[in-house]
Amino acid sequence: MDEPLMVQARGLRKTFMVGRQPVEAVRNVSLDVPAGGLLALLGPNGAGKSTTMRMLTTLLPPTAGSVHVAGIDAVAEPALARRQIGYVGQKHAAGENYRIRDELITQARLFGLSKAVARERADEALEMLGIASLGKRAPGTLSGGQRRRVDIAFGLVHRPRVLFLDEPTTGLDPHSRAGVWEQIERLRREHDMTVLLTTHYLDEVERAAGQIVIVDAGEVVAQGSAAELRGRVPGAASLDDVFIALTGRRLQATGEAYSHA
Ligand SMILES: Nc1ncnc2c1ncn2[C@@H]1O[C@H](COP(=O)(O)OP(=O)(O)OP(=O)(O)O)[C@@H](O)[C@H]1O
Repeated sequence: MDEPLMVQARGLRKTFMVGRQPVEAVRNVSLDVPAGGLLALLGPNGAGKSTTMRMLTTLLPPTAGSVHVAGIDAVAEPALARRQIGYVGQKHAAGENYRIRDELITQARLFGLSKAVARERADEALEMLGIASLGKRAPGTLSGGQRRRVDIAFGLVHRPRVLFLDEPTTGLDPHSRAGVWEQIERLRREHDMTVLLTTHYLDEVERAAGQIVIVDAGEVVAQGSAAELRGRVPGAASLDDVFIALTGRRLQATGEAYSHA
């Protein structure tokens, strides 16, 4: 039996006009993420990953193609689809100086929740990310890895079913990256969260045992698990080799090896 799909995109295209010149940021992207699944979008700079994410999360209307999130047509009903979506962008979610728990409560209230429920959701989000002890701190005092977990907590206060993360580990040291991944995997395992993310770190994707979609020049050039992709390129020892064989290029950053335990 087919698994129910949490995210389904078909034939996504986005053309920007720069002056009179069309820029085809995304030409043809289709992807499926089953409920509880993990999908990583990989590609060199300018491949169209962020533009794809923005279309999947209703932040940008596609030029063509369709997106369904939890069965909702996200192009026709963006407000409805957005309730199912948590989005963690590349920038930090909270200001430097306010207490994290207070900011989370404010965020939850923006979703129309009462004070009491907002407090509950703030505590739940902190707990889900393993940072309950940091609630009284200000973001400006945290390490990079702690700060990224706070960003993710902000994407969770309205209890979305699918979490989109744009480069969640970029700029972190290997230890902090492993910590953020531990929490992402915990969200999937314990809270049945569906996760879709972009990353430049191939080693992370190899370990995460999810589906990989490689995009280049706005198009999907390959998709599958890390093992499936390796199997498609004879002699490929790593995903890096696959990437080079398919696109003729190296990803900008490949990350350092680290233990995921
Ligand atoms: N608002 C815009 N107007 C014009 N061109 C744009 C716009 N946004 C993105 N582009 C172009 O579309 C292409 C894809 O950009 P996008 O940011 O989606 O790539 P990316 O894969 O996320 O890159 P990176 O890894 O560097 O973040 C690039 O050529 C970019 O310059």
